[in-house]
Amino acid sequence: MDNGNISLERLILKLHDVHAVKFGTFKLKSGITSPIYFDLRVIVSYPSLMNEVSSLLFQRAKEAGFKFNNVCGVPYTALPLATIICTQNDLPMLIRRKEAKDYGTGRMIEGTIHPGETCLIVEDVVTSGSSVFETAQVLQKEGLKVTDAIVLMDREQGGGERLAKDGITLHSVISISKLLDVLLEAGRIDAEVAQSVRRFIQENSTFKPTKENGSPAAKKPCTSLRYEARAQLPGIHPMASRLLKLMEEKKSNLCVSADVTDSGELLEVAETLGPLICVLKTHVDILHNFTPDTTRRLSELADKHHFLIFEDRKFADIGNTVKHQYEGGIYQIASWSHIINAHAVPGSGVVKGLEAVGKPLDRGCLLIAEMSSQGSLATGPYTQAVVKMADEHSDFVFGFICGSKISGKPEFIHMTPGVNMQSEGDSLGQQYTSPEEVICTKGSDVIIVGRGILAAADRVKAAEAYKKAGWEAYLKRLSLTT
Ligand SMILES: O=c1ccn([C@@H]2O[C@H](COP(=O)(O)O)[C@@H](O)[C@H]2O)c(=O)[nH]1
Repeated sequence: MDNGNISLERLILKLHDVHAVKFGTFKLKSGITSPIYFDLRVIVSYPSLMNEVSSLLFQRAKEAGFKFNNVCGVPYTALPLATIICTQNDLPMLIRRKEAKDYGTGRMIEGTIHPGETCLIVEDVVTSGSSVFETAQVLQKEGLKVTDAIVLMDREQGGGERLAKDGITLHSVISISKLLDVLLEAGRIDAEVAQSVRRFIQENSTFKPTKENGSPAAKKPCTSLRYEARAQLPGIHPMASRLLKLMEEKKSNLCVSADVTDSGELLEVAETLGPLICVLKTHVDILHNFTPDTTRRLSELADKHHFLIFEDRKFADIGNTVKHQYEGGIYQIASWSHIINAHAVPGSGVVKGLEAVGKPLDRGCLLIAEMSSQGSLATGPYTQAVVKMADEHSDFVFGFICGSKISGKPEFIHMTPGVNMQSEGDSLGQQYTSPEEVICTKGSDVIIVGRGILAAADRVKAAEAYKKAGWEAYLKRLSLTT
């Protein structure tokens, strides 16, 4: 099998083989000590690797779907990559000089420039985004438009945000998270090394949102708008509006994941925790004694305690099949579940099929853009493609299952599973973070908590603690961004 993911994994392992990625203690140009170092310059010694990297960069540009007339590599490492992309795809190339010639034309760009045309920038590694930005400035001075840059490796240290502020969208082939997941899974690094790199990346962002740099935070993105203000936004999906109003009214951004296997216990969870939550998430197919009466009574409790029901069915088939799965069968999910979710992997047909059933019933759908489990393949370009799909189907899709805020649109709701205040994960790959991290740091809207509450001796007390932690994190987020 040679789909995008497999070749990406192979590429990561090859980059590790040739020591383009190193782990240890490295002093960076900035003086900071880093536990990871990228030296992509070595790949010039491996022609097949150069070809592979170049085709993945070009494939990423095609997937992103924007149009460009020229390609310019950031000197020096990306120059040969840009050359391969241009020769293999018959595209005109531009070369940025590092220093102007002090004779002849004195130009900073070599190649034929047609002012008004768009130039794609290619880079090997992005940390702060400054090299891409400098190249963009030189190209723009010559009258070229620069709207997008492609990078092989995004260190996720703020380069994307910094470039976005200057109107340049950064598309990466490999994110550092993906790289760590692959190397960990292949046994090339251990969990401790992966964790120390993750911590380093988190603690060493090069982009600090301030009013002066005109960052999105200074302009009040969705994370700084109150839930109730977002509920009033023109054109917002009715389900998103209903949920946001409910959250503000109950002062709760807590969704309980009622992963119990007995219908009686499910109804008891809904009765006792209903007043504390905004959403009750179900896996109805794990109930050993399901009858239509279970969901009838669950709907009554949802009305009584003002919460929404979310059947976590994770639809993932062709449109025609998911239509039947949603509407019919034993569970008749569409008749009682306000919210459902779907994987984007089958393409937009899955949303169209679900919409045909759910829209007339005023239901809404969340797309699964990321997953909390270790080694999840839903990262980077896949996640970005999911956001695009949501944008294109916002009549029915009103948000995401994700680990952090992935869309800047305040109309979309971000819901995050893998939340637990006591544990770091389970033996089957679940990975946990805290309510504070999810809501305040990562900018998500709703915490989804299962065993953190269900396994507690006193479920009501535990749910109260999660409700309080989630709401305080939201208030803290508001105070940081206003
Ligand atoms: O990425 C995902 C998507 C869904 N889930 C679901 O959320 C709950 C989490 O339960 P915990 O007991 O809090 O681990 C569970 O129903 C999963 O199916 C997820 O964990 N991660």
